[in-house]
Parts: sequence; C-alpha cells; structure tokens
Amino acid sequence: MRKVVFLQSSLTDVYRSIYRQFPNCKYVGIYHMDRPGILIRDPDIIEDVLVKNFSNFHDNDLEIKIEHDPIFGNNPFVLKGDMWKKKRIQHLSSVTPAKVKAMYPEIDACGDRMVSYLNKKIEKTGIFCMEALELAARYTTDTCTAVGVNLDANSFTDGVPELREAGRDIFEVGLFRSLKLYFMFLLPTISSFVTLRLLPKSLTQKYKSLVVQTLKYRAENNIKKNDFFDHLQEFRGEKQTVDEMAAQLGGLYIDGFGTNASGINFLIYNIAALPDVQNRLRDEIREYLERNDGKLTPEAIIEMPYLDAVVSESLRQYPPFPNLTRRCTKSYEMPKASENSSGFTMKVGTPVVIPAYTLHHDERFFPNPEKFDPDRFLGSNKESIVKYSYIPFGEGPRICIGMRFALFQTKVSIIKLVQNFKLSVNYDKTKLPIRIHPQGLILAAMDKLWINFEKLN
Ligand code: HEM
Repeated sequence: MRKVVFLQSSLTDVYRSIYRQFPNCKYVGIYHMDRPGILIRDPDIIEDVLVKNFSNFHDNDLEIKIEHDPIFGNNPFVLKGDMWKKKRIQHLSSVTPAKVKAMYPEIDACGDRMVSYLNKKIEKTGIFCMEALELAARYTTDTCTAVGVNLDANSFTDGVPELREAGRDIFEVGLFRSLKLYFMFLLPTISSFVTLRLLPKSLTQKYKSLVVQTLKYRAENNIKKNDFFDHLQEFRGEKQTVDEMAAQLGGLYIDGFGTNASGINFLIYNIAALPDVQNRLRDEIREYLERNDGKLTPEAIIEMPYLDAVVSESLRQYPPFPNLTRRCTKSYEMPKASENSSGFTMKVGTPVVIPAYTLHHDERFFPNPEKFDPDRFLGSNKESIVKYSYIPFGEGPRICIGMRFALFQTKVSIIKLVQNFKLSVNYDKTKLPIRIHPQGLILAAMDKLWINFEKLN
C-alpha cells in the first residue's frame, strides 16, 4: 500500500497483482495500512457478503463525518446503520423507473445542446477534435443541472462553465485530492479525527445557494413541476431543510457527475475505435426510429439491445467504480479460502474488498478479457455470465441507487453522438495503450483520449 499512498500505483493495480498471485484461493488476506482485511476472488463469496449475509457487512468501509462534510457525509454511500436506511429510501424515491423516464425531455435537450456545440465547431474546421472526458463531463454537468434544478448549466459554451469547474473539485485526479481520498479509504479511523471533506466549503455553499435561488424562483413564479427538485422539498410529509435539500442535490452531482463522466469517456473511445460497432449502433438507432415514426421514446432507448450490450461491455472493461468495499459489522464465520486452509472468524471492523475491475478482466469469467466484444451481453451469452462476476453498479441492498438514471443518461448521449457524427480516435494525439491513472478512487485514464468528430454524409 506504500506505493498507493505515494501515488506510484493505483489501488486497482495493487489489488489486481494480489488477486493474480493466488489463483487457487477464494479470498486473500490484505492490509489496509495497519488494518488486516480480505480481498475476495470468488463470486459465491461475493454473493455471501453483498447479499446473503448483508447484516454482517452492512456498511461501506469509508469514514466521513457529517460535521466535516455536510454534503458527502449525508450520502447513502458513506452513511451507516439506520441513518443509511432512511437516506437510501429517500434518495431512491427520486430516481424510480417512472421518474427517470419522466426526465427524458430535459436529458434529450442536453443531448441536443451537445450536438449543436459540436456542429458549430465542425462548421469552422470540417473536423473537430475534442478530449472525450471533457465532452462527457460537460454533458453530465448539464444533465445533472437540468434534472436537479431545471436550469441550463451553459456547459456547451466556450470557456469553462462554472458548474463544470466545480465538478473538478470533486473527482478529477490531483495530488491533494487523491491523498485525501486514500486517507478516507485506507485509514478511516484517522480520517474521522482529522477534518476531511470530499467537497470544499465553497462547493457546499454553491449547492445551498442553488437550492435557495430555485426555491425563491419557484415560489415567486408559482411553479410546481413534480420534478426532482420539487421532490426534494418534502419526504413522507416532512418538510426538508435547505441543508437536507442541498445534501441530496449535491448527492446527484457527486454520484452522477464523476462516475458517469468516467463511463462515457471510455465508451466514446471504444465506439470511436471500432467502426463496425459504431455502424451497427447507427443501424439499430435507424431501425428503432423507423418503427416509432421517427421519434425515440424512453422505452425504446432503454430497450435497444445492441446499445445496451455496448454500454455493458464498456462498463465491464472500464467500471468507473473499480473496487467495492464493505466493513464487517457483525462477526462472521468465513469458509475455507482453499483446499489446504481452514476458515476463520472475521472480526467486526475488518475491511473487505471486492475488486470489480479485476473480476471483469478475469479469463475465468470473460475469455479474452481485453477484447471489446458487446456480443458477450447479447442473448444466451448474457444469460451465461457467472453471477457476481459482473458488478459495475455493485449488488445487494447497497446496489447503486442511480443505475437507471446513469444508464439512461449514458444511452441518450451515445445515441445523439452516433446519430449525428462519425467518431474516430485521433491517433496522433492519443497515447495508447490506455493506462489506468494511479490516483483517485474513480477509474481514470492516465492520458487523454482524443476523438475526431465529423459530420455524417
Ligand atoms: C455509470 C455511472 C455509475 C456507476 C458505474 C455507479 C456505480 C456505483 C457503485 C459500484 C456503487 C457501490 C455499490 C455497492 O457497494 O454495492 C454505487 C453506489 C451508489 N451510487 Fe452509483 N454509480 C453511477 C452513477 C450514479 C448516479 C447517477 C447516482 C445518483 C443519481 C448514483 C448514486 C449512488 C448512491 C447514492 C450510492 C450509494 C448506495 C448505498 O450505499 O446505499 N450513482 N454506485
């Protein structure tokens, strides 16, 4: 772990190397600094931890005090015990399947703004080269703002839009930010004494003022929309405070901005690198448009099988959240790790790591894992994927709350891009093969991925 703390290796690389050294073990002993823990290699044990024995592994192994960071500290991801349950239900109720479908007009408008922005750039030069992550981050900032407070974040203008800049303060890799995250993750006991916050105070303030301004605007103009923001104002008949509303709005940005931008970044690259995949996607979109009188409905977007397979395969290769964690909350009898070992009683407080990225690249579950092959997620191939070997959104009672929203937002962005442009990788500017960045807890590429956008003939 020294290499991780000195930012020479990513946690993902360290876990992968341990995972590969013990091919015959179901789990392996590790140390998170001074704390002994385990790294799981076996899907059945993953199911035991995430689902079957959830009460023994109730919490994530991360410590943030609400007093230090009122936004991230209030997120279900870091909350523990009963407080987690209450906030999870509250967050979940704002992204139900019906509510996500109802967000379509706002998300569609963001996609159109992205298309106009690229079109304007192309008009000048015929071909426009842009870094995939920057495009993805502008789009996710735009969609979170449109869905959260029904405003245009002006993400697709020249210059650096304010909320896009704010997003950098949360997740983009950087020395201080990475050290802070590793402290929260590897040394949670210390991080609860020291004032550690994921969000800078200025950003907490920004979310609060967005809430105050939107409340004022809606009250003055008598606006009732039954949308995400209106939903924040009340939960089960209880009026929510500005702080509580800001925490949930901030949650949408924290959860929906960084992870989604990471996912879309790699997805754009994969589609640009593989013209056959791109053409097949375009054919599928055309087919659905023809079937639906030239219009796409949210139902059609969710259903498109090839698009779904492409998104799933990209999340397999590059899961934005590469390592899941749990903390043992009730002592647990672990089964034997291998033929020649015996089980043991796991103590309360023990960290448990489930290395999603490494599982997704394990030959046992995904033959030829470095190949981008969407067919793995079509028809009977999809059904034969070993359960709990593919976990980009986690599993069990703590499964990602925003999964449906994230997939929908991602699919709309890809449809808009593929429908309007020919995408290709700018190989002069992009350094390959892709290397994983050693800093940060969200998966990031070490080098920028540059994409050429051209008008379709
Ligand atoms: C591609 C985008 C995303 C990916 C890959 C992703 C992935 C994940 C993963 C792996 C977890 C941990 C699950 C576990 O420990 O079993 C998680 C938790 C969570 N996600 Fe997401 N996420 C994404 C987008 C979002 C969005 C858009 C939202 C909000 C609208 C969201 C809200 C949350 C919350 C609140 C949790 C904590 C759940 C809990 O502990 O109860 N995520 N996500």
